[in-house]
Amino acid sequence: MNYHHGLTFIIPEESSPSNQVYDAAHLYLPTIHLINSSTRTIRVTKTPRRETVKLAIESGEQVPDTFDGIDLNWLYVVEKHPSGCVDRRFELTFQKEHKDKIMTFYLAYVVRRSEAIKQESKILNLRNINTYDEVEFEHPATFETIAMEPSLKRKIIKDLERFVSRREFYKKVGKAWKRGYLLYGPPGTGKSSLIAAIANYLKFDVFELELDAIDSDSELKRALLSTTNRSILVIEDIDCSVNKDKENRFTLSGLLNFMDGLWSSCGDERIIVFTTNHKDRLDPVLLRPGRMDVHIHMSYCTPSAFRILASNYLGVEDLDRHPLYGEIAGLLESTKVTPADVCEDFLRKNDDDVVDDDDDEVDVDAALERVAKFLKLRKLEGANNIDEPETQEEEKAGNGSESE
Ligand SMILES: Nc1ncnc2c1ncn2[C@@H]1O[C@H](COP(=O)(O)OP(=O)(O)OP(=O)(O)O)[C@@H](O)[C@H]1O
Repeated sequence: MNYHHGLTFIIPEESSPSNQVYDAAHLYLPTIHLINSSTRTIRVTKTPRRETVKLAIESGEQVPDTFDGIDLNWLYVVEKHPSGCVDRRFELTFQKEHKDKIMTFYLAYVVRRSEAIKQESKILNLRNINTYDEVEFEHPATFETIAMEPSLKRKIIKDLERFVSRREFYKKVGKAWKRGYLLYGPPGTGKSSLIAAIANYLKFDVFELELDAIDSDSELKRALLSTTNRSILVIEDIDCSVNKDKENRFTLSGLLNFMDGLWSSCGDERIIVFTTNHKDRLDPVLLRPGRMDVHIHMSYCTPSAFRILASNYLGVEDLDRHPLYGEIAGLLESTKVTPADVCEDFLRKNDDDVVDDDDDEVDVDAALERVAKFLKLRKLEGANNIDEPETQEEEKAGNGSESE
């Protein structure tokens, strides 16, 4: 395409923070490219877990587009330098007179379209924001597969839905549109699985932040700025990262203030999830109302959580009627066994079974007998017996943070 008075926007790939227009173009262009008669090549990939194929533009491909009667031309350029560095960019060319319209409306349209495409394609990303490593997020956990008290599950889903529907409220009160969750409980109770279930439910990308690897405020700011809207920021094991102020580094409480400041002026909804195996070791300042909005206790396996796992792993829907269920439920109520322990046991075959990969048949009676035996053993070990409330419970961290 020839332009007499052409203007070209260079849209480079950037990682810290990422260039939203570049990322959006990557999702948007293949969708219009396919229906274009000038298309020569298009890259197609698919991973086993993904339902649809992923399309990508090849280097050197041109993609024409029109917007409000204006002709535009995209070019994707990948340059490899002798040093091994690779520069990637899009070049967007159009008639100069349309500059304002393209800047104000077209680029915003491309970003909006890319968000919609992402929602439809269900492709989520997992990025470590310390290293900027990014992979596709394919964790299978969903709210259906998570074993937890059904009432708590419903409360979490309701809370998420309420949060994402309140754009106007957050705008009206001038607060950052963010919600903080604290997941606490022993290892293997499903904290990571719940984060995955939330990401899959909302179709939000996941960003992991390792606080220990951050040394300065500016590094922290850069890392946080590289996160995108509609995402979950995960900070794991915060009990191990609470003493950061010794060397004049940030505190977790400072981190929360920092996020408020950073995100109150920009952006759409963000979820921040902190996890800890030891809530009692956290600075009480962090547990005050308004710091983390929802505290979720991930507990040892309860009878109702067990029913969900039995349904998922063994396909048993009427477990209450099974002769072993009463005994198993009783043992669960008096023994510390995590859902991860139960999952592992369900996956284990009888020791004397010959492993046959083609044999998907589940012997429910044998599996339940094995679990009962395993629970009895755990109970006999004594030290593991329940000495804390065994039900999962949710406590809101006060009501100060969200009152209308
Ligand atoms: N509540 C649960 N519901 C369903 N599966 C679970 C649950 N808890 C644990 N699992 C199973 O056990 C595995 C390990 O659990 P997960 O990593 O989610 O626990 P965690 O609490 O995050 O542990 P850690 O504190 O060690 O990171 C999961 O991949 C899943 O298969």
